[in-house]
Amino acid sequence: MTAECRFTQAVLWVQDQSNTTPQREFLASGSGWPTRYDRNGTSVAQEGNNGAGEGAFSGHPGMEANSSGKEWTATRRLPQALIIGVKKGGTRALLEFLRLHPDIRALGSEPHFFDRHYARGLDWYRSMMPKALDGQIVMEKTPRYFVTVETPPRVHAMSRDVKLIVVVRDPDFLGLQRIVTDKHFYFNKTKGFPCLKKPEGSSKPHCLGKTKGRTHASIDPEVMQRLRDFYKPHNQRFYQMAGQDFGWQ
Ligand SMILES: Nc1ncnc2c1ncn2[C@@H]1O[C@H](COP(=O)(O)OS(=O)(=O)O)[C@@H](OP(=O)(O)O)[C@H]1O
Repeated sequence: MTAECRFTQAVLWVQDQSNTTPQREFLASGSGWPTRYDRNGTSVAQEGNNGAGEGAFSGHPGMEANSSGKEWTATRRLPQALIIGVKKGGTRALLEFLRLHPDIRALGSEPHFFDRHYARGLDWYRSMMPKALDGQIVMEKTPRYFVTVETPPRVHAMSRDVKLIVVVRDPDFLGLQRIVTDKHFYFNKTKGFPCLKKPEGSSKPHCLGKTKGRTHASIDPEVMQRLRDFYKPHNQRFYQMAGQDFGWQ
């Protein structure tokens, strides 16, 4: 597999949050996140259908109170992390499984803001995001940002601190407290992939949709070899950029 990286700031990332102090049971991390946005200055979001999977975080509604009775208000903020990457790289699986973590608030659909809807402006983009409490990480995934030349300067103009999670293959994990483990999954033999036992906001098992985990056509070994030869130099370039040899064959 190959990837041409057009992001000058692309990182196969992630921030170490190991020394952050848990703020409460489900806000185990996050204070180490750089924020360029004035969280107090963000508009308190209006209710509405933004495709963000509202209610998916049903255990954590808009208003929360801590043990001293102080309230936290959930607001809509611009994302602090974007999942981008190669097509069919497993970006949906990464997002769906990450959002099991209570410190993650993720938009369910792909907003395609930086590549298709940029003219709508940042307020529109923010209104698409799910509400989040201070300390929660807001993220969205639009793999196509990875291959559209106009995206990097636009992301940079929004925030120089936004984290890019580039899925090329076997994505590594965020520096989150370990909450999501194999006990959250079961292997669905028919699908041939792990599925969630209990997705966010539901008690029913859930596999990713039918466009994920499709039956693949068998490919002539000669064609496979030609593809490998073709991608080899591109992979080498990518290893150099990423500073890591992934050893893809
Ligand atoms: N748990 C689970 N369930 C289903 N599918 C899984 C899972 N984990 C990884 N995958 C792989 O994810 C591939 C789809 O990748 P993306 O979500 O990035 O696709 S897309 O580019 O956004 O359309 C999808 O590609 P296909 O097998 O070609 O359908 C899968 O190989």
